[in-house]
Amino acid sequence: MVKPIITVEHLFAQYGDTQVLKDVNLEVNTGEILVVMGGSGSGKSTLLNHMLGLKTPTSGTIMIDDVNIFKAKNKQLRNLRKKMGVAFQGGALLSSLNVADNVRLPLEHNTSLDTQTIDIMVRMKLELMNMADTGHLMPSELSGGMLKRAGLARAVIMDPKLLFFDEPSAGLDPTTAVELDELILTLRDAMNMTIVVVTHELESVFKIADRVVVLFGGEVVANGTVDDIKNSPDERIQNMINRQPNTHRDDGEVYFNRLLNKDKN
Ligand SMILES: Nc1ncnc2c1ncn2[C@@H]1O[C@H](COP(=O)(O)OP(=O)(O)OP(=O)(O)O)[C@@H](O)[C@H]1O
Repeated sequence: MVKPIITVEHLFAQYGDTQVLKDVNLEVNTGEILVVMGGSGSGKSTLLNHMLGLKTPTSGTIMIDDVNIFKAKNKQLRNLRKKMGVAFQGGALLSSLNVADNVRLPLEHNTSLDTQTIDIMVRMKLELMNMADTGHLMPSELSGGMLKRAGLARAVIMDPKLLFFDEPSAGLDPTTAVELDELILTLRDAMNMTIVVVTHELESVFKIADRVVVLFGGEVVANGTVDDIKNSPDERIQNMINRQPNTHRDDGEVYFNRLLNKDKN
């Protein structure tokens, strides 16, 4: 039996009077890539923010590495955070620092390693992200894909056992999105990380997920492998799966057929 590294139990969250998470229960097993997927407004970011300890729920618990994060003392939380990396949607780099100085920040704040050792570690992580020789660039000089990879380099600079990644492929062209998905798989396989990815990009879900949790209206409506999700009898999930990838192609086909007068509708 693989031990869960994260256990979410009976999590309820609300903004004002609006209930946003409704009795969410899930586990993240050590060494797996768990993808939390769902449409816009389904509660993905709210769940992520609770797992990161950035929000307090109405009720419920989240255990990470045997620590109840809503009851933990500051020191316990600080120690836990050292084992966790977070890659935010837009990279979240500090605009006044170059790439290398952004990536080295966690090491400077949390360790007493000397500058040369930190330099080497930063170089290694940038190489892993296919970003060797970009350390001197400013965030404003980076493409969307590079920003995400630099953010990822910073998220894993402390070799965390647990990585959270918010919308890795959002806003990226398909080739860059695939490269990022491959990097996520490398981090699981080469660095034995447990990874929680929040996304609504189906292609990415199907490529990287060991397990998928589907949120709908703040509730978990499915929890299983990619095949379980693809074969789910739940109409809401089938709508989610079938609608998204085909929308543009169908629109294009319809439009093209109309131009050619093949489709009179
Ligand atoms: N700070 C807030 N105050 C009030 N309501 C909020 C707040 N943040 C989110 N919500 C609402 O909570 C619900 C869930 O939002 P959340 O951002 O968690 O969904 P999501 O699945 O991450 O959506 P998206 O994919 O669009 O980011 C939505 O109805 C949203 O409007």
